Amino acid sequence: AAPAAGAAAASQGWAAEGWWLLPLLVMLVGDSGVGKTCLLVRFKDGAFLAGSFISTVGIDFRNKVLTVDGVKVKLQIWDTAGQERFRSVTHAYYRDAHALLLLYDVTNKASFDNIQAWLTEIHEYAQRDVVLMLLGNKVDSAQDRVVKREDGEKLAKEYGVPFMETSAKSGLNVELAFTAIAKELKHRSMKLPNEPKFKLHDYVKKEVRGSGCCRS
Ligand SMILES: Nc1nc2c(ncn2[C@@H]2O[C@H](COP(=O)(O)OP(=O)(O)OP(=O)(O)O)[C@@H](O)[C@H]2O)c(=O)[nH]1
Repeated sequence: AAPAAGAAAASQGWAAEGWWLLPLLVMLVGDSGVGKTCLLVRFKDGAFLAGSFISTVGIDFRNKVLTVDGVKVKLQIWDTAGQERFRSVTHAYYRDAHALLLLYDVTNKASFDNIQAWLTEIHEYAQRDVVLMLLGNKVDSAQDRVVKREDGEKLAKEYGVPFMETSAKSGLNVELAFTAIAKELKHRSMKLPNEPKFKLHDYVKKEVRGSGCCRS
């Protein structure tokens, strides 16, 4: 079972060197092909997985250490399979996730239309206080965009979820999305005296607008 990122974990989690020992579990979810694996690879290795699309089977994970407010935080990021046939596998992992990044593809209307179904599933299987963020990925493909930014914003607002547009290809806002999650989890887990409250909804406003760069 995953360690809790609560007060009890906090007391065990800190080491003298400013390390957060317990990994914070972040899960990537969304339809097949929206770019979950590419987002993770971009964040972990700073590269884009070009070439043919290999769908994730079941679930995979990578670790990455981030420095958040002077503290080293270990994120364990689970990359789930978007395909329907693996849904029962991913359901089993929701319960342990501290944060969820829910992705759609701005060039694929169906992936956006399915977000409500994903939110229903999250509501059913994830922890009540899970940190959730909605990401519209592939903004580098400006010519193929079919989901407007305002539509993403509107949906996110409706559900009270922070929102950002990203590109795993150009790297736009990828680091920012994971840093936002890491900061929120770190602040929730360990409240230092006199530390101002972290506001995730405000932090995501640092988002860079646009397509990022490259032609697809
Ligand atoms: N243009 C563009 N293409 C992307 C981006 N992210 C992913 N892709 C492409 O989209 C396809 C699917 O990417 P994946 O990361 O494998 O998708 P996934 O969500 O992990 O898919 P499943 O494993 O089936 O759930 C691949 O061909 C990627 O090259 C992006 O930001 N921009």
